[in-house]
Amino acid sequence: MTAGHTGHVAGPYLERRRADWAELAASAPMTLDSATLLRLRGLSDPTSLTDVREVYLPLTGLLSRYVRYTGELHAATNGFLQLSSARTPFVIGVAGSVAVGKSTTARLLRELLAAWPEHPRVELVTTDGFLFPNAELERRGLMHRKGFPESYDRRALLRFVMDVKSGAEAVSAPVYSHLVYDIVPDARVQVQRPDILIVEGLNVLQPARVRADGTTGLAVSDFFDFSVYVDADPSDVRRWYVSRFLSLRDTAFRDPRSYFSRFADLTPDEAVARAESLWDTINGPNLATNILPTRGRATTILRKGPDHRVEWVRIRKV
Ligand SMILES: Nc1ncnc2c1ncn2[C@@H]1O[C@H](COP(=O)(O)OP(=O)(O)O)[C@@H](O)[C@H]1O
Ligand SMILES: CC(C)(COP(=O)(O)O)[C@@H](O)C(=O)NCCC(=O)O
Repeated sequence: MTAGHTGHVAGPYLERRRADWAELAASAPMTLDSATLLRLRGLSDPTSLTDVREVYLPLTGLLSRYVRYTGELHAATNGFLQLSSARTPFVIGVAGSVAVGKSTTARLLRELLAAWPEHPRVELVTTDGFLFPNAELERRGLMHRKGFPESYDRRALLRFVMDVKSGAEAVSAPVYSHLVYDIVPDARVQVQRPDILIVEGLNVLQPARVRADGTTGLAVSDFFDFSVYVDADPSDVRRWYVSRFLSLRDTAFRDPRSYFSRFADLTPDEAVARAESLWDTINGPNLATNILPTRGRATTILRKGPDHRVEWVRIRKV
């Protein structure tokens, strides 16, 4: 790639094949070691240090520009308005399907951003904390729609992000346990004016809902300064979901507290059939109907191939 290269044009996006993208941070210092990567990686996620270097370091290089220029915009706006208001946290949304690797992406970003020379305080919140508790999902007939937009307390999630972006001193979010498959009673995660907040979840790029009277309100994505959509072919994500389910069967499902402990003794064939059915009735339809249609709202799309490897990156034109 030569300087001044216009990049492959994809509508409102610029596209970089992985090799060209990797070059953008070829000389950037590597701030993550293999032990940290192992700790951050989701179950069955093969993201390697080479992936961190070639995909995530260039992404943080781009992000550092966004953060810096947003700070300059804040200062310029303050100057014009003759104010001395403090800057609010820079909010990054990370979206994508169940089992696509959003958590690994979000945790890598947190680690890499926190390692910048200015050592910003970076917090990460996942939207599963805003799912309605199982008892409420049962009441609403939504137990088989966990992860669909209507299974979340969207008003509370919007309030949380708005409060952060309003500059509130301390904001808290509820906590979800994958193990128990429910909201953890009385647990909260505190967010105290970080420099950067990452909000990760299936539906963070959803547009605002249309009200009964035909008007629309606000959506959490209205408060994002940057967003990443982790993308892959749905048939690949289905395969990753099934293989992760098999790994969970040998690990988390063995824990007696696990909601899925009843699946720990399934034969491998039965476990595959169960995972495929969960995918085909819940997560696949949610991806097709609600999540994938939000992809074009992201600032950046990371597109993975069948082996989880990011093959190309699209960046919204500025
Ligand atoms: N039933 C489960 N029991 C324990 N951990 C789980 C279970 N399902 C998912 N997880 C873990 O929860 C995290 C989030 O998973 P998910 O929402 O599918 O998003 P993604 O795979 O895109 O990060 C992952 O780290 C995954 O390993
Ligand atoms: C908890 C989730 C809805 C994801 O929540 P997110 O943090 O992305 O909002 C999802 O991982 C999940 O558990 N879905 C339910 C269907 C299933 O068990 O596969």
